[in-house]
Amino acid sequence: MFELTLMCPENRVGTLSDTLEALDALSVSIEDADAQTDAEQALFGEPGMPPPKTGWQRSRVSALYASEVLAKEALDLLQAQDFFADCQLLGMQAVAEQDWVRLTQSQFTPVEITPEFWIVPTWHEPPAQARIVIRLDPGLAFGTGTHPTTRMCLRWIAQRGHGDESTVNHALGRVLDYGCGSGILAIGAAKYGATDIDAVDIDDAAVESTVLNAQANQVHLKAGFPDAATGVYQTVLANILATPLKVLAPLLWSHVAPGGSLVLAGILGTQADELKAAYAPYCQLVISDQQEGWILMTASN
Ligand SMILES: C[S@@+](CC[C@H](N)C(=O)[O-])C[C@H]1O[C@@H](n2cnc3c(N)ncnc32)[C@H](O)[C@@H]1O
Repeated sequence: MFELTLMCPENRVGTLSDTLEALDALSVSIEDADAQTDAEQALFGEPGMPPPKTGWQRSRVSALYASEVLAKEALDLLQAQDFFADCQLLGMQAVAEQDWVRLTQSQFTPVEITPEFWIVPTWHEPPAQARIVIRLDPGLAFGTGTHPTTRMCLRWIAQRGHGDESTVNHALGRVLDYGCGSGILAIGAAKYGATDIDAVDIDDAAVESTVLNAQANQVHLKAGFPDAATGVYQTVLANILATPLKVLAPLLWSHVAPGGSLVLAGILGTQADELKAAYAPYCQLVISDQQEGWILMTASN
């Protein structure tokens, strides 16, 4: 295969990528040309907030073609377009054949939550010391266990749920996973003995993933949209982001049973005070864990 690599300004990236697709590129990928430099600008806002900008100031656009002849033909036609005056060819190079499936799989290896609790992709054998295992492959919904926010929630579940069969269920009680993504936290709670679990999300792909992942792990839970959360729960887990967590404060707290726990993640260390303030009318949030700049905040009812 042959790859064309091009540079273009923000106002040309849509036209350039559409034209490459129209010129039969097998794939077109777009990256921030200023990534990891002083000129890099963050693009992604939090859910419900407008993005700070709609595109990178400069994009590096790569297009794959089946052969050198096809790549050159596409380049000739591209260079004849008026808009291309603002763009630049960075290079054209052969791409070595790879086993892409194997390469992708190699990026996801078993994740240790505690020495006995592991998240393991289906193409790996669980490590010998793993006693509790969630089998999970990367999919459409967030939550593979690689992100620190997910890992801290799972570690909390493991600590709280740790015990023999007669005590684990009592420890976690009825569980609500609010913003379930792949369902990883709900499945983790089930693995640690919880039997009455609601997993909810605004994204239908997340609800679908949660159902499939729960089946694959042979655990029972109910997955649905947020209005499926009803009544109170001994454990309420929400790994979302600071802004929605602040908006959701009265709702999430209304679901925490007397004597129950609220566990919040998706919060940067620098956002601790604003979260404490947002939840102050209901409870006293404390920082119970931290990893790589992210914190876990919890409160008891
Ligand atoms: C960071 S992911 C967490 C996924 C998983 N629980 C984990 O810990 O890895 C956040 C999830 O929250 C969902 N979400 C965002 N805002 C939400 C809201 N207001 N109500 C319910 N779910 C929401 C997103 O769709 C996404 O699946």
